[in-house]
Amino acid sequence: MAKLVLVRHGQSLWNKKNVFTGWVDVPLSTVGIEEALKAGETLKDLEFDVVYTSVQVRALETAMIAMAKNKSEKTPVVIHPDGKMSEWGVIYSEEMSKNVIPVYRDWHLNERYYGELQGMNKAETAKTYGDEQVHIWRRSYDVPPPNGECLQDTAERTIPFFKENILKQLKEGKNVLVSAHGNSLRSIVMFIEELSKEEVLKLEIPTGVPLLFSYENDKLTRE
Ligand SMILES: O=C(O)[C@@H](CO)OP(=O)(O)O
Repeated sequence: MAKLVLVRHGQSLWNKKNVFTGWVDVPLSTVGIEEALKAGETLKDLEFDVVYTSVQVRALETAMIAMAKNKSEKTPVVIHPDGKMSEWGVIYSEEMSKNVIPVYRDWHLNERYYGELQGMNKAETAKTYGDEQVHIWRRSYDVPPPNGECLQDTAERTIPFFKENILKQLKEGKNVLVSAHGNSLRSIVMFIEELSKEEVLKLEIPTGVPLLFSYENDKLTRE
């Protein structure tokens, strides 16, 4: 039975400062590094065949730190997102390929784009616009923050990517690790668990805590 693990990156420097982040490329804090190590410890006995991350460094750091704890003898190798490695002359021998776990970075898994809220403190934004409005911007399905993406917009890029790439790997019996973001993962969990617009309002994905799913008979079940 193939396994899917979804993990939100560990705490970033802007999670720590309580600042809207979205597409700003902020690295992990020291707490985030600890969380990634802990996630790796939890997952150490699960042998992954392939890893997917966003192009944002906090997700890539989390995946690589967690994989460093894995008992597999294989080495995770980042594959350039433009898919032209071989054109550049990077071609692995069959022997090397057997010892490599490809790490694919793709912008479709990026955090929800937070528009004009990016860089603003969340508590101060709530003081200005009110708790209710800020909660709607942060958690609703179809109300975007000013000039940003709502969760529905995010799902329009994450779900086709998930189906064409991640589900495809699971169908082939591969174990997949996905390291991404609070809201890009909310859109994926919403799809997997068929949550309603109301249910997704309450869905929170904590930093650095792996969510494990089994794939069997075309169905993903959370363990
Ligand atoms: O700032 C962000 O990009 C996200 C994730 O940290 O925040 P929120 O949890 O408010 O959607």
